[in-house]
Amino acid sequence: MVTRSGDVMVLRRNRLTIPWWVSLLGVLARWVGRAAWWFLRRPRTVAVVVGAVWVRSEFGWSGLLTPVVLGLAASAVWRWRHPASWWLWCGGPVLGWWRQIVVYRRAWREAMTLCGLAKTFDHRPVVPGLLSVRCDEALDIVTIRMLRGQSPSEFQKVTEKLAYAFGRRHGRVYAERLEDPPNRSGRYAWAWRLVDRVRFRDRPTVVYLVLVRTDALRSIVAPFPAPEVPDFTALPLARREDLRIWCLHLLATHVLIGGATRRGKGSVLWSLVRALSGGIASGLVRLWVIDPKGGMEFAMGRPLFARFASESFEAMADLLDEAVAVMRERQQRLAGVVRVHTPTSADPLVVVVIDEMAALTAYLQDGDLKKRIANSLGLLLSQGAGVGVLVVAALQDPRKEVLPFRDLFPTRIALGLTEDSQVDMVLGDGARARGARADQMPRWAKGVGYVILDGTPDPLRVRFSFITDDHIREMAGTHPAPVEAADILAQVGRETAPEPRRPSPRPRSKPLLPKALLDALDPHQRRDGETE
Ligand SMILES: Nc1ncnc2c1ncn2[C@@H]1O[C@H](COP(=O)(O)OP(=O)(O)OP(=O)(O)O)[C@@H](O)[C@H]1O
Repeated sequence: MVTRSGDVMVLRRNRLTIPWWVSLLGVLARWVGRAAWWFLRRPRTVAVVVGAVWVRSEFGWSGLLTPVVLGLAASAVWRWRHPASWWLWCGGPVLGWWRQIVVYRRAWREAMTLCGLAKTFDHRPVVPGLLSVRCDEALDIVTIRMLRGQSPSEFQKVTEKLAYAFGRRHGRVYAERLEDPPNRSGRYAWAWRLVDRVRFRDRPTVVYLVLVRTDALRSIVAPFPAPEVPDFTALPLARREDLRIWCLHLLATHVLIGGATRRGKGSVLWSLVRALSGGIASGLVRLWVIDPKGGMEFAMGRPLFARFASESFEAMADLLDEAVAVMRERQQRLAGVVRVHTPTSADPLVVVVIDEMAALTAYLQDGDLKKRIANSLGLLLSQGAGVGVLVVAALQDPRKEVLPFRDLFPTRIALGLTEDSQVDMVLGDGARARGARADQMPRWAKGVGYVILDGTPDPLRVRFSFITDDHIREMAGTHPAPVEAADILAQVGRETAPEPRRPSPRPRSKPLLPKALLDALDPHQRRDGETE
């Protein structure tokens, strides 16, 4: 209050004096309340401690230790015989409970505050809630309750900081549960379905922070067994961070693989060829391969391919034109009959595999040829998927100037890239922000890349199987394409165009190499193996 003379006069009410014993009672009640809340929030810990104390008092130390030792032995046998169920029902929950207490709860408030996820409300700091931690063999899955006013994208923006805050290198934030509800069958399926309905309910108030505890992708991935009849909706190509197998859904899609040089694009393409090899031999799949690097990548597997072009760009353009012809013929035949083509040996899946696509779309000098190739590629990419004429292409530089049809590839894979902007170019807008750090791959990470899981926008880190030259030779020997595989064009009344012969090199006046070696290197002999 201001007096007439302008002085400020502060008026205070009489202070209420509380007796000391009331204050003491208040403090005690507060501590008891806090302790009760602590116990209520940790029912399992409390149950274990109370149970252990009771057993010890009733039966002594031997009474306590015997069941512990027996339990450990049973658990070891369980893990040895059936690791998957052991991790699901025993190891995962116990380790999750332990890590929740000793790793996450201890650092939670500090980590949330320093990562910028804590807020102030009503003059009090509030932090997102740590609900639970579940572990599997390789990952920690932390369920977090968001504060009101927060959205999953706020957590996704600081994913990297969160991972490092808890001492891990890799992490990702998912807005929804990673797994789908299992398919239940049997007598009590109805009861399980009821449980699943609760467990897998939509929870828009929580986010899932997945941290890689043991990086399973550090070791090289051995090739997966190739089924004799490939399932085109689930071709096993790579190992996931959670040690499961990542399978490519190849039906009715085109696949783009972006990766800087020497990052393992070859291993993605060869893993795909291996997964398809059963179908190649039975005639269910025909691989038409374009290798603009003169056959350096694919020539070794030549018997696997129905068609192969590696030396002349005219032949590559012809191959693409002929793929368009197959597509057109199928469109006419299948229009009004089916909407998506189903591969059969009479009407196989045609997969056009292109290594280093930029050689066809950007670096080619011949303008007319470039235009022809661009037309065929545009047609195949926009109309071929539904009729079973697919394109799988690899390239180093994903810029629009290099690959104008980038957006026509529904399935994308990003291996190590050189610039952060390239990650979104390959995987789609926002992929890097959601955790696809393909530009930060360490040098050892050959064949490691990010893929987008079906049905979710979230990226997943995987390592493709490493197919050695010996594997390729073995595949070529055991699963060659049938002899008639190259004649698919006979169905559309066209002949396979022969590759135009390139002029022979000028004869040297004096050979620099021994004749036997020159004969072995003679390009005509090598070209005989090509079907152009
Ligand atoms: N999945 C993998 N696991 C382990 N090592 C791999 C894997 N893939 C590739 N490598 C290693 O990385 C090297 C480069 O692989 P690759 O030739 O497939 O890369 P690329 O991206 O196709 O290269 P380029 O751009 O030259 O075609 C290979 O020599 C191989 O040793």
